[in-house]
Parts: sequence; structure tokens; C-alpha cells
Amino acid sequence: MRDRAGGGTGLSGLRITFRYIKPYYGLLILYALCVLVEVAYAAASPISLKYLIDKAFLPKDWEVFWIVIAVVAIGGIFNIFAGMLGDYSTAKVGGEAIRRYRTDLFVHLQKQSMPFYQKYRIGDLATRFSADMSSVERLITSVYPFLFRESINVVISLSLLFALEWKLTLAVLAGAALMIYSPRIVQGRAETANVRYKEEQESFANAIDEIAKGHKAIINLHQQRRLRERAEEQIRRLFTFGLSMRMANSLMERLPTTALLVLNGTMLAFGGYLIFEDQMTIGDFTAFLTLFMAVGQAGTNLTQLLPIAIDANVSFRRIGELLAEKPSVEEAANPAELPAAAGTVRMKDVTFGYSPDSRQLKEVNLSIEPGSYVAFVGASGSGKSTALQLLARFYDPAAGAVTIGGLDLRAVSEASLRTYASMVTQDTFLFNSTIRDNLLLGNEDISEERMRGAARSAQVDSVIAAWPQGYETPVRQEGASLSGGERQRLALARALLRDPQLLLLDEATAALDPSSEADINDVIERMRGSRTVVSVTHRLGSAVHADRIYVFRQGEVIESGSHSQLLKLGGAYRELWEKQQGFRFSSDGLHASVEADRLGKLAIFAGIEPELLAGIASLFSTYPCREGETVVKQGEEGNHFYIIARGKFEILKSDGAEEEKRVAVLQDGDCFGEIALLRGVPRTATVRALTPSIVLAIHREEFRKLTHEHPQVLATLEATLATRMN
Ligand SMILES: Nc1ncnc2c1ncn2[C@@H]1O[C@H](COP(=O)(O)OP(=O)(O)OP(=O)(O)O)[C@@H](O)[C@H]1O
Repeated sequence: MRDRAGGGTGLSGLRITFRYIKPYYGLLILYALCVLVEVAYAAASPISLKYLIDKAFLPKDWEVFWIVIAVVAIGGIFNIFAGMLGDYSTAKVGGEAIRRYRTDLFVHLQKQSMPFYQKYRIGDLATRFSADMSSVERLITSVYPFLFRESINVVISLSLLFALEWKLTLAVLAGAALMIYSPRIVQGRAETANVRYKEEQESFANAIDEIAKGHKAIINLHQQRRLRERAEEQIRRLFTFGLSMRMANSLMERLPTTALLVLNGTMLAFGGYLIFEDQMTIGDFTAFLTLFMAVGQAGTNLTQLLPIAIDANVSFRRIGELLAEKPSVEEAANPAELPAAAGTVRMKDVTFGYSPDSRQLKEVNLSIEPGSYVAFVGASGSGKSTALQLLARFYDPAAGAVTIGGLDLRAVSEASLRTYASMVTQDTFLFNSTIRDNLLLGNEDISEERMRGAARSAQVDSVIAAWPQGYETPVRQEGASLSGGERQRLALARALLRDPQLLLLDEATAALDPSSEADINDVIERMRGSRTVVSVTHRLGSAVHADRIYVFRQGEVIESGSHSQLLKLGGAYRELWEKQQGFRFSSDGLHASVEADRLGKLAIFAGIEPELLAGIASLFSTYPCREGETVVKQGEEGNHFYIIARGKFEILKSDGAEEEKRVAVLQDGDCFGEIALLRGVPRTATVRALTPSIVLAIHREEFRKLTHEHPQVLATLEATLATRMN
């Protein structure tokens, strides 16, 4: 749990407020003057009573009567104007202060690097910008001005009370200490309840964000009930914390009111005694009583501000926590500009970890010539995307350096790097605007022809043209209304429009069908010579024509060279390559088949004669899977064996009570569910598609028919699986 409230009475909030209102000192002085007028008038009114009673009513003096009435009326007019002017000053100063505070927070958030956005979830940030900012706004625009005015009011009224009757005032003051200190008894409890309530609000906002973003997966996995129960539990906690916060707040407000009642009694009794003893006139007593009522009311008002001040102070701390975060990737004090001309991109002995005690890249060295096409390949989790993100300076290396044209990226200005390099990430983000706006990103200088040219290169122009609103089609839910392939192509078109020297592609064609993928690979290859392209891909077919391929394994570059050089080397690349061979696809990618030779390379079919393998190959059917689709569910009986012809799947395990945990990622050429060929046992894990994928599947019954005629196949399979399990 973060930032649990300690003590504190809002001093840090006061200091921050002062910093933000300081530039408006002219308006602040005006406000102070207006308050003086208002307070003086409020204090003078009870005194006028003393004169009315003692000098006008009792002696029946009309002249004094009219003078007092005239003074009160003229003062009242001044008072109204002073009030209006004071309200304007506070609204203006408070509004400006909160505007600058909000902007500072927004700018600060924009400067943050990836770790910040991994630490704070959307609900955390949204709550601090909305609920917490509103609390602070209320404090600055209403509470502080009120506090200032009422404090002056109390001071002036108290001085007058002393002047009227010091003994009675002293007696009253002793009781007032009760009023001031009583709320402190519950202040700590109120603060803790307030922090808990806000944290719960934050976590509920995160839950709403999750159900909005993951609605498809939730329906698909039939998780509505589990999430509803979780939400009910959160709402219940909101209720409980809200109740204890409100009870603590109301106790804080009631204690001073109770103390005020005791004070009233004291004053009446002691005041009565002074009148009986002729130490006080009736006029003095009436004026004293009226003034005392005003002071008492002001004191009560002040104590009633306490819950609001506590609430705002907690909010100040929560916003302050964000403002204290330092970006892990910072711009140099005097940054250099990357030249427009392309330079060699290098990684020199780069070591990097997402956390201080982990190493996702270990002493990586690579060199990418200007205008070349380079591919990063390797198993899932080997560090390809991490290396690409360091080339885009989303992170800085822990050791070593990333350079472009000899300039260390840490010394380069962010603006020039973003113009020089553009990245298409795996998780395409689209703004909730139109398709056109998503492509142009506000750059109105780009002609219609250029925009369409980029869309054509990314194979998305004809798709957009087929939509009724064409380029004006609105994008909703950050692109969730579009298919994964459409999003990926739009992201590529957007990157091409920026015309970067260095194009960084992270699995940019993973969600596309084979023919669109081939078309985009053509476009990328045609860029060779004019643009440097670095492409992360797990599909080696896309890397065949690369000038240089870097093979990653566990954060290290273990091989590099051209496709033919790496095949000749006969190492990890060759092994990966062979795993991905032996599949045929229709151009729309809806149908696939596997060759008998390829089946023979799977451990479970090793040693089976080629004719029988051909028979087994013909039994496989094609299953295209949508992104997020669950192919195998943990606990359900399995009756299919699967080979991934194209795509990426995650293997998830859960021990029942806990959330599912990813234990592996499988991709092109991998297989799963072998045991289902022999018997129907519950699946030990869930398998879910990470990208649109194609799997080949064979049903146990189909396989059984074949093994009836050829029992040796079953015997081979039994033997292989038995060896694996031992
Ligand atoms: N933001 C992150 N925080 C912590 N660990 C991460 C983060 N991103 C990636 N990793 C871990 O770093 C390692 C390398 O991941 P990376 O994404 O670079 O691999 P990859 O080869 O690109 O794999 P894939 O093709 O599946 O994306 C993996 O173990 C991954 O779990």
C-alpha cells in the first residue's frame, strides 16, 4: 500500500499553494483589503447595537438613531462591493493556481519513462487527476480564502470582546481551547480513513478500466461472474471505508459544536452575574452576546473545514508522489541534434535489466549500416523487443552505449531522435479520433496523395476505402473496434508517413495473413538503400532477405550473418528455420497443411515410415484462431493434438485459487496437446492465441482409426511419450 497518511495538518499543501498563488500578489492584496472591509463591517454591526440601545433607545434620541442607521446602511453597500471583489480575486487566483498545478502534473507525466507507466495503472493516474485534483481545487478556491477571512474575523472580534469586557472574554477563551483541540482527538483516524477510501476509489477505477478494455476476453473466458464478485467486494469496501471516513469527519465537526454550547452557558451565567453586579450595561451585554455569537460561528466554521483540509492534504500528498517521480530516461542538459543524414546504429557492450537485479540483455554488440535491412530473430523472451526498445531509447542501458552516427543516444535531443526514428510496436495504439487524424497526427502539411500512398504501402488503403466513412471513420476504444491486422497496418502507415531514417518494427506483420505479410515485406525490402529498417520477427520467412540477421538467445546475440550464412553455420538459426518449414498456406491464410517430412521431425512421430506420415498429415484440419481465443482450457478433457502453423500462443497455468500465470510462449512450428492422441485426460494448462493464428489439429478418434490399421504407430507414440514423462 502506498503513501499511507501519517500525521500532518496540510502544511505541505499550504506551501505548495503558496508557491502557485505567489505570482498573483496584486490580486491577493486586493483580496486581503476586501476581507478587512467585510470583517470590519461584521464586527461593527454588534457595536452599533450597543449605541442603539444605550445611546438611542434608552434615552429615546432620534438623532443618534438615524446616524447609526445611516452608518450601518452605507457600510453595508461597501461591504457588498468588497465581498464581490474578494470573490472575484479568489476565483481568479485559485483558478490560475489550479490550472498551473494541473498543467505541471500533466507535463511531468509526459516526461516519465516506461517504468513509471508500469508502476502506476490507468485508474491510479485518472483518480489523481480527477478526484484528488478536485479536492485540492476545493481547498485552494474555497477553503483557504474562507479560512483567511474567518481567522481575521475571529482576531478582530476577539479584540473587540476584550475591549467590551475583558473578564468575560477571558472566561470564554478558556472554554474556546476545548473547541480548538477537541477535533484533534479524531484527526488521525479521519486521515487514515480518508487515505483508505481514496486507495479503494483508485483500485475500483482500475477495475472499471480493466473490464472496459478486456470486455472481449471476459466474455470469451466467461469471467463475468468472477469479476462481478470482485467488483461487489470492492464496492463493499468502498462503502465500509466511506462510512468510517464520514463518521470520523462528522465527529470532528460535532465536537466543536458541543464545546460551543458549553461556552454559551458559561457566558450567559457569567454575563448575568456582571449585570447584576452593575459591572456591565445591557447594551454592552447585547453587543458582547452578538459578537460572541459571530466569533463562535466563525470558530465552528473553521473546525468544519478540517475534514476538507485533511481530504485535500491527502490528495496533495498523492499528487506529490507522482510529481516526485524522476524519469528514468532523461534529456541531457545540452542535447545534441541527430543529423538528418543516416548514420550507423550501434550497440556497444549493452547490458540492460528491467529491474536492478535482472539482466534481459547481456553485453550485446551489433552494428547496423545506414540503408540496410536488419532482422532480430530468436525464441520468445530472448530479448529481441528489448533490444529494439533500447534503439528507440525507451530505456537506457545499465552498461554500454547505444549510438547513432557515433552519438550516444543519452546525449541526443528527444525531438531529433523521434524525427530520426519511428517504431511500430506489437501493441498498436490508436487515438480515439478518425482514421485520418490517426495517420496525420495533426500534421496538416501532409497531402492527401501522400497519406494514401503510405496507406497503400501498408496494405490498408483498400480496407479504409471500403468503409462507408472512409478516412473519416471514427476509431473507438483505442482501436478495439478494428482487427489486429488493420491496427497493425494503420500503425505501419503512420510510421511511414513520418518518413523516418530509421524504421523499427516489432513483429509488425504478426497479425497479418500470409499474402498481406508478403506484400508488406516487399515494401520493407524496397526501402533498402534509402531507409534503415530493423525488424523484430519470430517468423524467419520475413528475415530471409535481410542484409544481416541477429539471433538472440537469453539476452545475448549468439549468431549473426545473412540467411544463407546462418543456414550454413548449422546452429540455432538453422534449427529455428527447420522448425518453421514444411507448412503450406492458401493466400488468405484460412487453409494450411503440413508436409509428411515435417511431421517426421516431431519427436512424437519420429521413426514412422514416410507413407504413414503422409496418411497422418492428411488427417489434420485447419483452425484459424482470433487474437485472445482460448484453444485449450486447463481442466477440460483434451481430444486434439495441435501444431502451430502460424502465430503465437501463451501457455497459462493456474492452481485454482490464483490468477493464471504465463509459463511459456509457443510460436510457428511448435506443437501442444500430444497426450490427447492417446487418451482423454484433463488438460494441464490453458493455451491462448496472442496473435491471429493458424493451427493444424488432429482428433484422437481420427488418429485411432489409422492406428487400428497400423498399430506400430501407436506403439511408437506410446514409447516416445513414456520416455518424455520419465
Ligand atoms: N516491461 C517489462 N518488465 C519486466 N520484464 C520484461 C518487460 N518486458 C519484457 N520483459 C522480460 O524480458 C525478457 C525479454 O523480453 P522481450 O520482449 O525482449 O523478448 P522477445 O524476444 O522480444 O520476445 P517476444 O517475441 O515474445 O516479444 C522476457 O523474459 C520478458 O518477460
